[in-house]
Amino acid sequence: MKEAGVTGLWVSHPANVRALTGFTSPEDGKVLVTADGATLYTDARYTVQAREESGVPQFIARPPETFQHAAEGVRGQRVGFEADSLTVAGLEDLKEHWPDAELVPLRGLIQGLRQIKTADEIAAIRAAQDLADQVFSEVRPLIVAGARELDIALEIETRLRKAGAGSAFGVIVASGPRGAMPHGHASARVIEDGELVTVDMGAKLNGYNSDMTRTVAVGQPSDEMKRIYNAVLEAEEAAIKAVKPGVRAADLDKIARDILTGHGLGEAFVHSLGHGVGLEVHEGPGLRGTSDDVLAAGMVITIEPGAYLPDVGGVRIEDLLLVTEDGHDVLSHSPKEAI
Ligand SMILES: CSCC[C@H](N)C(=O)N1CCC[C@H]1C(=O)O
Repeated sequence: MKEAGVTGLWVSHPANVRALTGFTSPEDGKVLVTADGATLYTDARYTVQAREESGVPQFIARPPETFQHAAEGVRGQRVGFEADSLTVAGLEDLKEHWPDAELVPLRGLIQGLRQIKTADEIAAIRAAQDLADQVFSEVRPLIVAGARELDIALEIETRLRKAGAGSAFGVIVASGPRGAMPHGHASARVIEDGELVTVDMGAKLNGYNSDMTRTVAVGQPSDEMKRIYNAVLEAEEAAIKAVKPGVRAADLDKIARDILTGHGLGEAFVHSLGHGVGLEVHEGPGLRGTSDDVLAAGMVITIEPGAYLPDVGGVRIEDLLLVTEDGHDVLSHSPKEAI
């Protein structure tokens, strides 16, 4: 906060509220941080839960009482707010109720801190990924000609739910030509013999996410799709090998992109190499060409190059990695099949 030039901070982004307080219903919580300490604001539906989950002092109220109570603490202060997530209406509320505070837009302050995970967070992400690996191994035999994409997704979601988790995001099952859609959420399409099927899935367990993609073959795919698969695998393995503290995220992206470009697939790699994972599926660091982020021990990241050819199909292979002091630890263990 000192570096950001503020004396107070209004935290409204749910993952940041959770990170600061441990409160597991952060969409119904806000945090005010000042020199005097922090206060968790939530409403009476959560009186017991907040007391059980958070060591941060709490004030139970609904707006506008929330703002009126906080007004006391922000009088005469420079109060940062989260410009990347506070709504216009939310900012209007702050202006109305805190006329004596100077409101300062900030971007990514808490998100920056969240990039380095604690030992407990790493354990939680590992557990989420272990579950995802287990579920993928159970569902892999169901990915056959004649199966519908959405039945595979449903099977994944059901197994995650039965294990006490949830799906980190809508399961992506993109078969045949739908493989050209990086976010091809499962449809009613029936998988055909000779197709590649991209499955991108994550578990959300105790608030923490995992993220992994495997592209599998049903029968014998065409030589062209095999070539693309092996190019993506080569790019993925090279990028993984380079993961260690001090490496620039942009340089990692370039390693994978250069390999795909060498295979004539540079244009087909239409997204960034990866991203951080934690309380959110997509968080910092950003592994893209324009990123200034530098890897550090304790970050959890994905490496997920892909190649997408409209009307033909696509391939993505993604692993989840922990950056360690001396390199990295691959947290996802589902086999990458030879195609
Ligand atoms: C809808 S969440 C998607 C999770 C996935 N693993 C992922 O992060 N991506 C798939 C395509 C690229 C990358 C993304 O930037 O969304």
